[in-house]
Amino acid sequence: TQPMSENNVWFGTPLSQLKRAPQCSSCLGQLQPERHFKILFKPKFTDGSIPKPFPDNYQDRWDSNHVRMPCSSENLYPVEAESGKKEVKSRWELIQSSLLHVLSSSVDLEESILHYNTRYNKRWNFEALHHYFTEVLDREESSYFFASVLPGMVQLALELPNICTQPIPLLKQNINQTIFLSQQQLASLLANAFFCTFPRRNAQQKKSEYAAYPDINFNRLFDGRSARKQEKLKCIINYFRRVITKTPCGTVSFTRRSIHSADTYPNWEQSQAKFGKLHVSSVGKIETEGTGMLQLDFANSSVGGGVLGQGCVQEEIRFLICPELIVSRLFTEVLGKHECLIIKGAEQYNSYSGYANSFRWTGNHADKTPRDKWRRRETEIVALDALHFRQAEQQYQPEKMKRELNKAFCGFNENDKPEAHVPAVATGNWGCGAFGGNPRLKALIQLMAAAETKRDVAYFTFHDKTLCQDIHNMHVFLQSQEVSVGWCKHAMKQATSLY
Ligand SMILES: Cn1c(=O)c2c(ncn2C[C@@H](O)CN2CCOCC2)n(C)c1=O
Repeated sequence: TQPMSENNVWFGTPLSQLKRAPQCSSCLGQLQPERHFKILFKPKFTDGSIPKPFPDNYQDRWDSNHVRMPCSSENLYPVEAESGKKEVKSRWELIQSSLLHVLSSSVDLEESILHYNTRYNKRWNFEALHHYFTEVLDREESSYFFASVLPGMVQLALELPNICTQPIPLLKQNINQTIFLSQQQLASLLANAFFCTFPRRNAQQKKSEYAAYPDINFNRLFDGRSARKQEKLKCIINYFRRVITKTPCGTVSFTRRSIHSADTYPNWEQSQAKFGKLHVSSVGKIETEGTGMLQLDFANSSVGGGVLGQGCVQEEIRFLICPELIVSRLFTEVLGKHECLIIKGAEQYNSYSGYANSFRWTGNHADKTPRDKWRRRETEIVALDALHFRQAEQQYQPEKMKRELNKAFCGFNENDKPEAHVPAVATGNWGCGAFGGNPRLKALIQLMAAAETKRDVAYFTFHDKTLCQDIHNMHVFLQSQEVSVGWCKHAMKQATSLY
């Protein structure tokens, strides 16, 4: 091991010795529909072209197992005819006529959005949006946006029935399902979210149909006065400028993994698994130093957390620099204790610095990550929601530790792949900070889950040098004593009986 010197920023296995995709990946077969795969485009790619929507002609579905699409003919709203007679009209017609007005200011934009969201006339405020276009952008930048970018966004949104030709199945709790969408489809869905066109997604009542889903319409991104909202808007607008300038030709997959049969989880006390390689560093970031590895999203159970609201830590930042991730909020029900969401292929469009109040957009990002055979960027993100501990001592209770071990196991487990083809996990202080977790316990829990799933670990302590040294020392002990995961679990249980 390295000497206990101050200036070491990293310890253990060099990053270069950890497995990454695509170098370690096994070759993919032909992409084709199967029971757990829902592919919304034609899987036969022609060189350099944008994947074609599947099916050719729009199929409408309006039921509780699919996203209620804004362009559905069932998306109706009541109107009072002059004769006083009640009748219903197509909301999609209203959305089109409203968005096809000439929009040359954020006030026009507000009026247009409220035109088909009348019940929120008095409740939604667009302060952040107005501030962005009148104070943050100068007159020239603002008129460039309204002249060139916004019309492109309107077109992208209104093309929805020709781009997403079948409704998207909801990734509900306890199901295992993968949805494949093209980046063009994601862009059209996000443009609709920007214009707040998704029906039934604004109700706050607990009993409402989508109460267990994250919100998707961008109205909350447009309100308030915080500086964070301005940085968030810079990320979102830059994304739309990019995809309107050049339609991306890749694809992204969203997999809900739900391991709800108890016998699939390890019996942690009996585990003979030994600890694998660890690279632990106080510098570096998951999305940069962890390219090609399984990258942790320190998730909220409502995926994306406060990305459209106030939140601005690790998860929200990842969703802002890779806005395609936001689409997962449209169809992913709140995660249960035995579930996670894996997103493969999301592209990074934005560069940034800092986090929370110091978060700043620092410009466009050209993502050079190679694509796999199914046209997905080789970037795999797993959304794992840690428990939120109101009192720190709760986390040492055996059933709480078991829940976190199983959650990490669920996220790390690639049991159908041979060990040689499984990249390392890139992680950090998962479930710490606002979640109230103890970083040293969380690090041990993640090392145990990685050992159980035979994955190496790259752990970034995000500038905490002491933590970096401590995790290294703990790992040296675990490896040198050749202790098993079972021994660890047992020791944890003994130790916490002292609480
Ligand atoms: C490893 N890691 C982080 O921990 C991280 C990050 N961006 C923000 N954070 C940390 C914050 O989300 C909150 N942390 C504060 C310190 O305690 C743990 C959580 N990034 C990009 C990262 O790679």
